[in-house]
Amino acid sequence: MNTLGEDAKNHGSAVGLNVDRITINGGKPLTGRIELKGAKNLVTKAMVAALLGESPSVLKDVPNISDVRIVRGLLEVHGVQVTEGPEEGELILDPSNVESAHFADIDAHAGSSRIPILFCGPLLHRLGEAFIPDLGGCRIGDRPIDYHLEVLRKFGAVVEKLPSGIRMSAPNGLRGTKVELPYPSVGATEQVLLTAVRAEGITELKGAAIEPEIMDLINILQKMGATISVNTDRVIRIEGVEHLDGYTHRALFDRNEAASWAAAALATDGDIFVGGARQAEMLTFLNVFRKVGGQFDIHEDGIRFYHPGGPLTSVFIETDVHPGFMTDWQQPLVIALTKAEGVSIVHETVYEQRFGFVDALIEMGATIQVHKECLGGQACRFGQRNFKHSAVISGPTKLHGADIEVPDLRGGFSHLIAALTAEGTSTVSNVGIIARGYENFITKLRLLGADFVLEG
Ligand SMILES: CC(=O)N[C@H]1[C@@H](OP(=O)(O)OP(=O)(O)OC[C@H]2O[C@@H](n3ccc(=O)[nH]c3=O)[C@H](O)[C@@H]2O)O[C@H](CO)[C@@H](O)[C@@H]1O
Ligand SMILES: C=C(OP(=O)(O)O)C(=O)O
Repeated sequence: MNTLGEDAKNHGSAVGLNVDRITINGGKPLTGRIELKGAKNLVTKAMVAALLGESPSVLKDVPNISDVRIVRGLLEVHGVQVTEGPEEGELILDPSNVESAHFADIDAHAGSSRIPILFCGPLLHRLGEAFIPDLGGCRIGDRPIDYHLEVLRKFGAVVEKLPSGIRMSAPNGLRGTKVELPYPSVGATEQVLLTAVRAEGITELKGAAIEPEIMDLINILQKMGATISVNTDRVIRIEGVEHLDGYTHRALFDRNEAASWAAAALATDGDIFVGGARQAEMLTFLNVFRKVGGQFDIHEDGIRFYHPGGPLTSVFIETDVHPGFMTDWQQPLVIALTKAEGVSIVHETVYEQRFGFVDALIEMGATIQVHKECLGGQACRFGQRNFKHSAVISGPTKLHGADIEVPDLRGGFSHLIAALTAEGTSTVSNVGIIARGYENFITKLRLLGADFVLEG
């Protein structure tokens, strides 16, 4: 088994998914209703925020995904007691024993998620030191952490790089600072927020990311006692306080999962009601979904996404930071674009290597070329740097079944959709990776009428 396979198995088994491969008989529309829980990209950070409180926090709508398991394990290593509350998906996080815990076996949790880097600020405030194992996350680019380290240094942290991770200390405490990010990084913005709320004095962050998940993290921090203002020009101002309490919060829904099921409905000629999805956070996705030829009905308790019949239309998509077209939506939607008439272009401007997943689609009969140039829109950071980051998709093409291997989280979901739309049988391996971000996806596929068999 290669490393990717091991990684996939670990993610799957963390949430009780003990299968490696799915054999799918394609060609059946997905129809029915599924329910969302909280966003992977908020819940894991909200769990870290509990470390900042003096009293327990209660987080609702936590999905059973492996990234949550990893963060839970890491919190427990640091002495946070994590228990399930009475409601399904409710976690109670009690940080009262953090000071007396020792975290010698932290290496056991290395390498599977990107969240450990966000433990720095809270741990430095509480313990004066932190050790951060090497990070995981999807391999869709280099994903450096230079902004994070630079920000932490500005707050007064001393950073020491070790072969197995990063050791940090704050011998003189952490003080508010002025920071400007070279690019509106989601993680680095969260790093600033989670560090500044308890730093001495005022922090001003310019060039902040303003994704809905970040706004929900700000909601949580405000509930805990923080004072944070967000200006219209990507400037966030945080007044540090000495004391924060725990919070009670229902997590924002997972708009990336919602967009994935919407893409599945469109590509399979299906009709899926995504319970818990909301319009406001998906505005940009909905515009593109409609342009491609999909239809949606907004309801109080969710959004119905469906293929109304007739041909799909090719589009130009440029991924971007919020409120632009989210990069995590691109991979699942590409399958619908293989069915659209004409030439679609997807210019990926957030990650330099997010098109590895198209090799399998080409094997299945798609016509896709990936180019180094910035095609169709603005020149981006990757234009002059030899990265194949613009995809040209010509359609309509019929996909046929094949044996394919999941490369990353969204690429994996995209491969599932490809197999579901293909003529004949496909075997999709390494499916455990999908459990990083999609709760109960096998059960949901079954509910929606997919025809498949699981293999160990
Ligand atoms: C767990 C989580 O929330 N993951 C999301 C988060 O990832 P993540 O927080 O890792 O993504 P960032 O917004 O930080 O990354 C954006 C870009 O900034 C670059 N960069 C980032 C930090 C740094 O120190 N140096 C640097 O160069 C990255 O390589 C990338 O090219 O936001 C991404 C962009 O919306 C989403 O695709 C991910 O789903
Ligand atoms: C890139 C993603 O996640 P992560 O940052 O956790 O790798 C994603 O959710 O698509």
